[in-house]
Amino acid sequence: MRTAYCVETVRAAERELMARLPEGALMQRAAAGLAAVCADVLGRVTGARIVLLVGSGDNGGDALYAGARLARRGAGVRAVLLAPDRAHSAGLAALRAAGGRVAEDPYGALRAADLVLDGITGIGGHGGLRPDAVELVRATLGTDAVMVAVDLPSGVEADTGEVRGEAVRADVTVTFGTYKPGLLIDPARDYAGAVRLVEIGLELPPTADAEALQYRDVAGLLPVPDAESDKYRRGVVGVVAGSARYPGAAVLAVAGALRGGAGAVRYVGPAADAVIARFPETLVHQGPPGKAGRVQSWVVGPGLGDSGRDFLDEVIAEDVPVLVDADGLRLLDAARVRSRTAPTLLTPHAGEAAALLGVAREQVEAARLASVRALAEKYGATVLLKGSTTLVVGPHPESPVRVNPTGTPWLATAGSGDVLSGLAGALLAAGLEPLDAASVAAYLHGLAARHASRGAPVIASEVAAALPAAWRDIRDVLRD
Ligand SMILES: NC(=O)C1=CN([C@@H]2O[C@H](COP(=O)(O)OP(=O)(O)OC[C@H]3O[C@@H](n4cnc5c(N)ncnc54)[C@H](O)[C@@H]3O)[C@@H](O)[C@H]2O)[C@@H](O)CC1
Ligand SMILES: Nc1ncnc2c1ncn2[C@@H]1O[C@H](COP(=O)(O)OP(=O)(O)O)[C@@H](O)[C@H]1O
Ligand SMILES: [K+]
Repeated sequence: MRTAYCVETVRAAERELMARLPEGALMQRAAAGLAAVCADVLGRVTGARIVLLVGSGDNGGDALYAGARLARRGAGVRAVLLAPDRAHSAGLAALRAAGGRVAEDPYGALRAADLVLDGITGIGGHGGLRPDAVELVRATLGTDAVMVAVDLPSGVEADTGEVRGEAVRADVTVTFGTYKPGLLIDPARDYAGAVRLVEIGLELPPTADAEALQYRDVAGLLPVPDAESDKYRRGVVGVVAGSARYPGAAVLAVAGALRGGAGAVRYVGPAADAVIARFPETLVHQGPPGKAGRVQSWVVGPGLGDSGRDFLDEVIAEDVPVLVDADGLRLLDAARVRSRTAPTLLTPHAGEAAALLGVAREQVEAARLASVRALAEKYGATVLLKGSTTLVVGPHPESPVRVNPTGTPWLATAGSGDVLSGLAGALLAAGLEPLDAASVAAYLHGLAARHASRGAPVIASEVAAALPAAWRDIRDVLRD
């Protein structure tokens, strides 16, 4: 599991560690790691032209000490001090002693730089870059310099991934001790470039603030049948989806559920002919969902249109996990969801989330973490917010947010969300907790899209068809 911790926790761990180490040792560890990454990026340090953008805090101190190390290895290092009287004095002295200098012509230095170290702000930064910093950062655009952010790209919010103004767009971010949530969550994640973690020995609490599943975690969660299995034990998924207008949504949700390892899929709705034509394995049912037979989870909503309210109400009343997506979300009553005893999983995209919260879509995009948490609280449910970094949170406000690392923009194609619903429904039916079902589904879905796409446009039915390949990939790590 890749974990990320908020600033408050990082600071507490730093204080505890600093109390046990000689003064300045922690910053030296950070600077050594930072200089090593810079050397790696540069290939050749001798003769390289490096500019340090130095703010008034310890983030600038890291940059100065790393600059000193690189200067000792033969780089030409120039520091641009944003607040000269408040720059880290010991760091500045170390840089000078190593042959580095304060830049006399900052813009000229930036134009000629091979590498720029962004040490303007780290975890102490709030709000976007200030005007003097904006001007300097802009001067680096259009040059060939590699931008390496120290700890975080300056201008992004460490705890939430929000970007409230201008921020540094880094090629590489070298972060210390632990990832911060903003390095995993968009829009900030997009500013960070490739993230390199430098261990500095922090001891962090067992529960993280944000976490991203990795191959091995997903492999351990995938339900795999054994000799005792039958189709009911593997999980039967009921799908209530599609309409005369959108029969395809039903087909795609069923595809996701079948490829997600359901023992059986029951379909209820007006698109039975289309579903059977594509997937003869489906058990179609003509009456209402309550009479469809045994089901271990329901997926309701994709392509349902406005006429699905009765079916939705019936499904919500069932005492099994229910996933609500798309049109189902619009028809959903928060009080009824909150009163359910079995789990509920909601899977909105930003537009749907905005409608449910009564805010503009842009507001959800800008504050994805706050939005998904607000929805989970409003509905007392697990919520998966789709998008460039899909987020999943459980109903408990203290539980870590899961961030899916596998997505690809090629997934932004009609119907791919329907596949995801069916897939997550199958994992719920197999008995996974909603947080796991949702985050494993998002992981497989993204991986399947990468398999199907390999850099070219992909359509939703191909994402469903590539799920077995993604599944096999993940299971393969258990053989290592
Ligand atoms: N505390 C420690 O032991 C360690 C800290 N480290 C570094 O220290 C950093 C945190 O240092 P600080 O707490 O000094 O905080 P920062 O260096 O992140 O920033 C604080 C300073 O920036 C100013 N500032 C805040 N927002 C700003 C904005 N939007 N534009 C311009 N200036 C702004 C503040 O007035 C303050 O002076 C970490 O991110 C990391 O880089 C590392 O050296 C590892 C060890
Ligand atoms: N820019 C992006 N990067 C990665 N994944 C994305 C991006 N945009 C959308 N997605 C993913 O594509 C899927 C689209 O689902 P959705 O919006 O419900 O579409 P539809 O309703 O057409 O099925 C979701 O899994 C979402 O996370
Ligand atoms: K920085």
